[in-house]
Amino acid sequence: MNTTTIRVAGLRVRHRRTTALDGVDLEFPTGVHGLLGPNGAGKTSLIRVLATAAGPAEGRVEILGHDLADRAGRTEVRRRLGYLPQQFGHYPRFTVREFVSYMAWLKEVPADTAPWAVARALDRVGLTASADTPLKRLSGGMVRRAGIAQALVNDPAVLLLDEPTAGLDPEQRLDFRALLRSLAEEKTVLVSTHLVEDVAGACTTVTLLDAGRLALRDTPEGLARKGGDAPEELGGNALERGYTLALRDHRSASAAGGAR
Ligand SMILES: Nc1ncnc2c1ncn2[C@@H]1O[C@H](COP(=O)(O)OP(=O)(O)OP(=O)(O)O)[C@@H](O)[C@H]1O
Repeated sequence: MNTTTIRVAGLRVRHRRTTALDGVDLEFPTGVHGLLGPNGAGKTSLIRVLATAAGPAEGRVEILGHDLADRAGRTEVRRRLGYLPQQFGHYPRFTVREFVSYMAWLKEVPADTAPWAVARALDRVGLTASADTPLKRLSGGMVRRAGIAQALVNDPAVLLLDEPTAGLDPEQRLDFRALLRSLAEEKTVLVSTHLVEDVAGACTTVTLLDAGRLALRDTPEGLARKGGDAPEELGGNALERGYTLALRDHRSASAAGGAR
């Protein structure tokens, strides 16, 4: 059943004097949800709050029925969460297996099932053959895959991935999209990306943020249809045109609202 697992109401996030999110309301059920938006739109700020890595200035966030304002709720959510930050600290001398095993231990994966959970996570990202290679000898794309493996190791109900395809080559990106599709039935996955192709290839919904506000919620097909109606001069494919048009519509609606 497609139940809502993430609920965000009136979310405001500030970094000193910058307002990164300005009153955002969102709900996500199980499925893979793409988070798009230009630089500084607030994607990372949203993901960090959902990951319990940062607190909001205002608003309410509920994940898997737990209110994140509540300390016990945050602890419970952390156990059932997988998070790939945009920049993640890894341990260059650790092998891939040691790194993912260490993350499994931090996430309190039971010791008797941990080796199996680590092997499964490595298999899902195609790193089994490199399990005993130190992280410092991996390419950037492989390190990112190790990051995705650590996010998956506790078989999380909610998976938050901040730019997971950055640094992946085209073949790895296709594999990654197939992995996302395979997770869509059982998990709630939120993926921030700059690549509209990621959204088309793997996501059930698209959420577009712009300057801290929600600009659009749609399906990838809906966004492509919007782009299909856009003038060809905009360039790009239908999805890219849909993205550009949605941003323009949102900005002119905001400007008209502000002028009133
Ligand atoms: N640590 C910080 N200190 C000050 N301002 C910040 C900080 N982190 C983010 N911001 C500001 O908050 C706003 C939202 O940033 P955020 O990183 O959430 O956007 P984003 O959509 O993830 O951007 P990008 O696509 O570039 O990663 C931006 O104006 C950014 O400059």
